[in-house]
Amino acid sequence: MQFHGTAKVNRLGHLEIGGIDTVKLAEEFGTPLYVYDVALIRERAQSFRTTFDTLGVKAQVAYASKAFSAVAMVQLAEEEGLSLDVVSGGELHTALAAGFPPEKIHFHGNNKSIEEINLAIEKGIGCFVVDNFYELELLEELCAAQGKKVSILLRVTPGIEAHTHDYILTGQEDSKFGFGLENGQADSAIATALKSGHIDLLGIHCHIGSQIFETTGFLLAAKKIMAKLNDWKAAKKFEARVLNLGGGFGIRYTSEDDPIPASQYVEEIIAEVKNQAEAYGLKMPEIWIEPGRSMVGDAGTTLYKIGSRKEVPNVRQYVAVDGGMSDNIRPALYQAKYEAILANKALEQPEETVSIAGKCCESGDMLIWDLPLPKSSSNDLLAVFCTGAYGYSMANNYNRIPRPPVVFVENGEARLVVKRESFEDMIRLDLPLKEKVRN
Ligand SMILES: Cc1ncc(COP(=O)(O)O)c(C=O)c1O
Ligand SMILES: N[C@@H](CCCC[NH3+])C(=O)O
Repeated sequence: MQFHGTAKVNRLGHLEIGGIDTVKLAEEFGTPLYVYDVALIRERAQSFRTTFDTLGVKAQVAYASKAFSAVAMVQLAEEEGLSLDVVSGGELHTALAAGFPPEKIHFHGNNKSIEEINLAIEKGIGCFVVDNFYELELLEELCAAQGKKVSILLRVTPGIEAHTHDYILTGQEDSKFGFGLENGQADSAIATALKSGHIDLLGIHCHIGSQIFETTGFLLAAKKIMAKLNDWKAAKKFEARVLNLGGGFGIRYTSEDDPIPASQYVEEIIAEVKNQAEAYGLKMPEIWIEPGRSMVGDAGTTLYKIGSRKEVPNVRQYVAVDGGMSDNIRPALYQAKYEAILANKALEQPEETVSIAGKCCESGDMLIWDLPLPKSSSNDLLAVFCTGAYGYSMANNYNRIPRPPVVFVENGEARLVVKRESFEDMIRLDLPLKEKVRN
């Protein structure tokens, strides 16, 4: 198996990440445990940024914090010179609490509330990615009430079906997101935005979907939008300063995945936009992107302790771990595939094929089907790779299972950045049926 980032096997035959033995991490912080390889996140951020810099293209690389939002992660994104994409009041609050510069925050969402919009206006965020006519009107109204002006991008759906799971497709015409590019909605949104007194229309946004391995969809989206920008320049005297082509760059979860490097997505996108701009005689817009998964996905590993085992004779061996769909819902939601090893027996050869079950009361709570492993027993440590994106961020308390903590490892040091939830946390918001009667 090909390891990611700094992951390797040490002389004890244990999996090591960021220069730390994962067996030690499990002893110190308990299991399940999300472990992030910080050096790999830095490497990913730098490869996106340096490609733009090398090609001399004005750009913003915004980390899509929905992939993994936590104060320390937002601070790491700032250290790496990234902008930040948030999609809810909670993600915005996390960013602000982390001290992230508001002017580098981009606010997404197809149903932003009045409270969320007001908070973002008040804090002076960099730009709203406006999703629909309701939001466009509301934003103008709320800006007027606060006497403020905001910058926006209009999110369009270019009518592209990228090759990925149906649930993570977003660029097709029949989508809950954005203004249709081909059906006249984007044209009227532009007209409305240009008339608004409190809105500065910077440009256009589009995001075609997630876990995409080819550049074709991005290039087609760029081409379609540039053609529209040409029409809008002629018809509305609107010239976009920014073209945001979203995130969605695919990563290698298993050996079946064969992603292209981040630099290649960026180079091909830049070349396409440049060609189109030259062909139409348009100014080259700034290019913004917003990778989430490709920034943190393969930097995350989840450590679990193995517990029970059940054999279905002549069918399958179920091996259960101390987490499951509560800390990684992706296999249940998208039939997502993962690879794993025994972290404490990393040099041992596979001897049996087992299926890794979670501990939730749900038959669909299976993390990995048919995984070749060395002979395992209770208390062995299972390391599931590539859980850094949409693992912790989609974690939940089904069955009142507390969410695991998050540890950052780098250069031989481990830092706890999110604490483990406790049973007390599980009832923190509960109120009794009846107030206790006092004597
Ligand atoms: C608007 C938008 N931008 C960025 C992203 C990040 O996508 P990914 O994590 O695939 O890079 C998403 C999620 O798919 C998104 O909806
Ligand atoms: N949460 C999804 C991706 C959705 C991305 C957000 N638009 C995943 O785990 O793959």
